[in-house]
This record gives sequence, structure tokens and C-alpha cells, in this order.
Amino acid sequence: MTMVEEDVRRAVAAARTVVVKVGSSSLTKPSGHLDAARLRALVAALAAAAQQGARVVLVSSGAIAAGFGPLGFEARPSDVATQQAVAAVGQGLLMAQYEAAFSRYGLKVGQILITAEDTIRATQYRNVQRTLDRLLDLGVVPIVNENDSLASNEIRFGDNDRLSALMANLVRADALVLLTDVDALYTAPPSQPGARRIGFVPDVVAALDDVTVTGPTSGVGTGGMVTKLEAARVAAVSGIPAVLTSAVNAGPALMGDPVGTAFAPVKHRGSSRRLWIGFAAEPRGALVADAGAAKAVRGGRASLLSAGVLEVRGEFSAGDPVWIDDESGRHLARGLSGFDSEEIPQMLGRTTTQLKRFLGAEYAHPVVHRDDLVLV
Ligand SMILES: Nc1ncnc2c1ncn2[C@@H]1O[C@H](COP(=O)(O)OP(=O)(O)O)[C@@H](O)[C@H]1O
Ligand SMILES: N[C@@H](CCC(=O)OP(=O)(O)O)C(=O)O
Repeated sequence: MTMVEEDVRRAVAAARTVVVKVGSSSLTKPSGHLDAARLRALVAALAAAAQQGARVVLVSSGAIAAGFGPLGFEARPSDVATQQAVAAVGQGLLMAQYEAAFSRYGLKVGQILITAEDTIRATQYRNVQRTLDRLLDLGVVPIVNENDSLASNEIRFGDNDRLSALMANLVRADALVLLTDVDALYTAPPSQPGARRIGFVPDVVAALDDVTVTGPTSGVGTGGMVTKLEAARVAAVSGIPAVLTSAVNAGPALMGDPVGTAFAPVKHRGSSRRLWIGFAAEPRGALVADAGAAKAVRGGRASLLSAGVLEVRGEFSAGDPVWIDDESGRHLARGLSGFDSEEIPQMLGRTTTQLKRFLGAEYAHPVVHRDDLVLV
């Protein structure tokens, strides 16, 4: 069943669990300080939704943008070490403001700082999921951000837009609301003459060809509209309706009013863990499948066995995401490797019986189990 705009609006208003993402530019001043009035206005809208029974997860950016001013920097620092230090200061300031603002409505907040690395492994993923579920059961508003101070540069999410769509999967949200500094998606950056506002996107994958988007323009944001559309796409293919609008429209958006841009889901909800594998982290290496294994993997229900692996590329540990490629180098799937890259060469081409006999029972497992594999 495809949703029309009214269905999306209604789904957002009726959402039992809703993930709301707010960008740095909506919470801070260009000087690198928090804008307390705007933060309080946002909290008022979220508290109203919570008081009507919604379980609200807030994904909030702003740690770096709120921390550089108090530390005496005139602009957002560009080197990673300073950004990480600034985020450690800004995150505390941000949470202090949220705690004070939500407490006026009798609501408690809980901080969740997350790294891509923490969550890619099955045990860690379930741990984050369990903590968030429990916080929501306790009536707490979880406030999520990337752990900017600790995330290593190569594997960070980098933008909270994508993180928010993944969070929506993780908490099995009924809706995702992306709040930024522009009132809607436009056919081109709104500063360009002739850019038209788009009220409804029935199929975000198809729409990507028709709009021109750019990176951030605010000086404090990171992803611009590119990552917001990516988030809307991840939500849509996860079966989650989404709305994109400006932070000042948070209240009306959550009440289902026709503000901003509504995105219809394009698929039924899939397994959240599989989506996480598909979108969360950049693969560290690749396993090259022979023709038989490639066919089996493409069929959608097979594990990748060492008997069908020709080559291992890159360095990774067991549990890391890897590409599964065919012999011509085309990506077939993403999956979590069951072994360290250095263990795999001795396993290549061997059947499960041979692995058990020559290397021991601990090697008699698929290189990538089908539950840990997503076709691309
Ligand atoms: N097609 C488009 N429609 C709307 N906004 C766009 C488009 N292309 C680029 N933008 C820009 O994206 C900006 C929002 O991204 P960003 O600054 O990263 O916000 P945030 O801090 O909320 O994540 C807007 O201010 C807008 O200028
Ligand atoms: N995690 C970073 C923000 C990353 C980010 O996505 O920023 P934005 O584009 O403003 O949503 C921070 O808190 O400063």
C-alpha cells in the first residue's frame, strides 16, 4: 500500500514512537554558543508530543557548534583533535540546557553517545537497543548524539541525519522528523532563483534525480541537504514515514500539520539489524566470491562459505562490516565477517568438513552468516 501525503501526516501525528533529529544550525548561534531560546521552543514542542503519549527520541547535534564559542574560537575548528575537544565541552553544555528545559514539563532526559564502531557488532547493537527501550519504558527522553570526542575519524557517522534514520530503525519508530534551518526540501538550494518548495515526496529514491542539493551552508551544520535526503531514503526503505522541516515548525510537524516535506515509505519494514548492517558503517575490506557462491548469495538466503571464497582484501576483525564482491569486483552484498582477515587465507576453498579436520571446530562456520548479510 502506498501512502499519500495525508497518510504520512496522520502517521506522524499518531506515532507511538517518534525520532526527532535537530541540526546544529537550529540550536546555536554562528558565534558558537547555544541559542537557549530556540532550544527551549523545540523542547516545548517535544514535551507536548510526549504529554500526548508519544515516546520521543531526540537525536541532537550541536556539541561542536555549542562548544567552540565558550572555548574562545571564532569559527568551527577544522582539525579533528580540536573538534573532539570542543565537542566534549559543548555536549555538556547542551545536555545541561536540555535537562533544565525538559524538567519544566516534568520530563527526564538521558544521554546516549554512540559510535558506529560500538553498534555494528550484534551484541553492542542489542545493548543500545535494550537501553533505549528501557529509557522509553521509564518515560525518559533519550538524547542521542555521536560520541564525537571518541569516534575515530575513519568510521564515524559524521552526520546525525543518517544516525537518526538508523536510530528510527533501532527503536522501531513509527515516524522520523528531521528539523533543520530551512522550512522544506526545495527543487534546488533555496537561495537559487526558481527553487520550488516540495510538499510531498512519494518515492524518495526516484525524487533524488529531480532535486539539486548541496552540503551545509550554515557554517555550523555538517551534512547539508545531501545527508538529510539520505536519511529520508533510509527511513523510506525501512518502512518509516518522515517529515523534513525547520525547527520552528517542530510542533505543527509533530501534530501532522502540512508543514515542510513529507516522505512516504517505499517498502514494508525490514529487520532493523539487517538495515543497520546495510547502512551503518563503511566496509573495511572485501571477500571475493566465486561464481557459485556469488549466485547463492545473490539468491538471498545463503551464507557465504569459505569453500566459495577466492580472496580476502583489506584488514578487518571478526564482526567488522565487509563487502562481498564477485570476481569482477562488483559489490553483491554487505555483511559482518565471522573471522579476522588474517584468519581467512588458510580457510579459502575449504569445505566445512575440511575446516573442522584441518583447523578445528571453531573454524567450521560460514565466513559471513546469512543473518549478517544484506544484498546491495
Ligand atoms: N534542495 C534543497 N532544499 C532545501 N535546502 C537545501 C537544498 N540544497 C541545499 N540546501 C541547504 O541545506 C541546509 C541545511 O543543512 P545543514 O546546514 O547541514 O543543516 P543542519 O545543521 O540542520 O543539519 C539549508 O540551510 C539549505 O541552504
Ligand atoms: N555530532 C556533531 C554534529 C554532526 C551533525 O550532523 O551536525 P548537523 O549537520 O548540524 O546535524 C555535533 O554534535 O557537533
